[in-house]
Parts: sequence; C-alpha cells; structure tokens
Amino acid sequence: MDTSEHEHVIEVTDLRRVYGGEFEAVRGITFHVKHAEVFALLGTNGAGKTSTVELLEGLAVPSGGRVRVLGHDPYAERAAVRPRTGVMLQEGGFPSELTVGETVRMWAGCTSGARPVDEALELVGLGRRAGVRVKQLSGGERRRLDLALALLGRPEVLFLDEPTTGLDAEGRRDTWDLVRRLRDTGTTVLLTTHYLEEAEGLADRLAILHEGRIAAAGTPAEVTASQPARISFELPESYVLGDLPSLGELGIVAHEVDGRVVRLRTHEVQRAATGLLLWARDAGVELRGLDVRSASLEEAFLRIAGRMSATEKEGVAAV
Ligand SMILES: Nc1ncnc2c1ncn2[C@@H]1O[C@H](COP(=O)(O)OP(=O)(O)OP(=O)(O)O)[C@@H](O)[C@H]1O
Repeated sequence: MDTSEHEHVIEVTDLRRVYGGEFEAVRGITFHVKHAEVFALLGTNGAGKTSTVELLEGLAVPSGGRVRVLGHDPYAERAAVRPRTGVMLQEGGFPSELTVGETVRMWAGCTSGARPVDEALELVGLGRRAGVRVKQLSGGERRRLDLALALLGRPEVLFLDEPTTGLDAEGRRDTWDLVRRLRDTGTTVLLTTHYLEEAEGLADRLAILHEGRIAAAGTPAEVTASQPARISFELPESYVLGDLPSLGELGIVAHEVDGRVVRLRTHEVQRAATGLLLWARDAGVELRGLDVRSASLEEAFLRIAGRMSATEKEGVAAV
C-alpha cells in the first residue's frame, strides 16, 4: 500500500505490552501519525516510550492491540515494512575499530537504494569525520552516526528514540533542522524525547505517556491550552488579597500568596488580567512586576506526570 497525504502512516490501537507475563508496561494506547508529520512521544522514565517504539519497529509482538506501519503489521510483515523505515535506537552498537566512513559503507551494503556514504555523513554533520575511528567519536557524534545509518535507505518513516540525547545545543539544533527538512520532503517521523523544548518546537502533534497510558495528546498548543495560565504581581503597599476583586469573579482557579507576591492561575486570562488592571486603575495603584503567561509544555508535562507540589495540584484540582 502506498502512502498518501490522507493516510495514517502509523496506526496504534489499544496497544499493550506485558513483560514476564505480569508487568504491563504499555496499557492500551491508541494514536495515529499522519503522512509527513513529526509526532513526539513524551513521558517520564519508565512511562513506556521505548516499549511502544519497539513494537512500532517490529522488534517484538504486542501482548494486545494492533500496530500498523504503512498499512502493514511491522512484526509479521517485516519484509514489507523494514526497507521503508529507518530506525535510530537509544543505543546503537558499532564495531569500534571501524572508521565512520567504513561503518556507513558496511551498512550501505545491506541497504537497498542507499544514499551515497558522503551524502549520509553530510546530512548529519559528520562529513569531515569519515576517517575517524568510531571509538574516538564523542557521545554526540555517535548519536549523529546513528542518525546517518537510520537515514541511509531514504526511509518513508523514521523512528528516532531520544535522537538528541548527549548532543550539545548546536548539535541539537542541527538535528531539529534536519528532522524538519525530512518532514518537509515527505518523511513521517516518530520520536521519543525527554526535552520538552524539543517536542514543543519540533512536533506537529505529541502524546504524553504516563505509566503506560496516554495522559494527554494533541498539538503542543492544544496540550498546553489544557493547563491554566499564570498571572503574578506584587500586592501594592498597604493592600491585602481581600482588597482585590473577588477571585471567582476574575475567573481564578488557584491562588498563592508568597510575601507580597501574588500568583494566580486562570483559564480565562483576558478576563482576569482586564479585571485586575481596571481595579488597579480605579484604586490608583501600580501592579508591580505584573507577569501574564500561558502554561508551557513543561508545566503541562509536570502536572500530568504528577510531579507538581501537592498544594499546587490541590489548588487547581479544586476548580
Ligand atoms: N525487558 C523488560 N523486562 C521487564 N520490564 C521491562 C523490560 N523493558 C522495560 N521494562 C519496564 O517497562 C517499563 C517501561 O520501560 P520503557 O523502557 O518502555 O520506558 P521509557 O518510557 O522508554 O523510559 P526511559 O525514558 O527511561 O527510556 C519500565 O518500568 C521498565 O522497567
């Protein structure tokens, strides 16, 4: 089956993975990835990201549910899927005595329609390192070599398990640029990452896994919009919180006072900010340090992953 703009290149339905007959690492997840889309799987350590990606790569059989990649079962129909996909595992293993160029050449020998070795190395910024032995590469350079190998066969679907772990800021940006270019030329990319900035900037859509289940999914904007915005300011001299308009009227769902600093959370940021500013104008006072900001993906993630302080959680849960 050929891919088209309208097809779901990856389809995951009620997917489960059980280890040792009892530990359920993936507990019935459903999502899809469209053609030429970058989809990020986020989650805390042990959330089930790698366990899921391995099923998509056809490295194991699901304990339940269904996976389709390019319309095929990646495990049972490996021969149909594997040549059209590129895989970058969390830890690639290379013979350390070979040079970078030899490694890619060896790999190219087993890949049909492989890119020229130089092109693959240029793509990942290793063009000048072809003669260096793999054992002499830095951790970040090894990740780039991993990526070069994943790209060798001009894959239609690319699986990247933590592609930028160990890369410095520049290397990370280079990889993001490359992923964007691949997406723009029709490659579908599924990646896992611990960097929320990476998911926010790179992913068209994402899913946050928590304890084997999808806790939130959508575009980065949709996922962050589910979280309340934050407004903070200093209480003017000689005023107390009770002097402000009623927090309920302002649409505030949680509040915290720390010395003279007031922090409010709201899903109706315009209403709350307007109410506060009108009140300040009428009272003839200045709201020093006024800061209004939407929730970040990081906040959404931390809240979903259950790591926020109990008080903050209670505040918002009380809505
Ligand atoms: N082969 C295995 N046998 C038993 N349990 C396993 C096995 N592989 C993974 N697990 C467990 O399954 C759960 C999910 O692991 P997985 O590696 O999929 O998480 P992850 O989201 O990729 O984590 P990380 O971010 O740390 O890479 C963890 O509790 C892990 O200990």
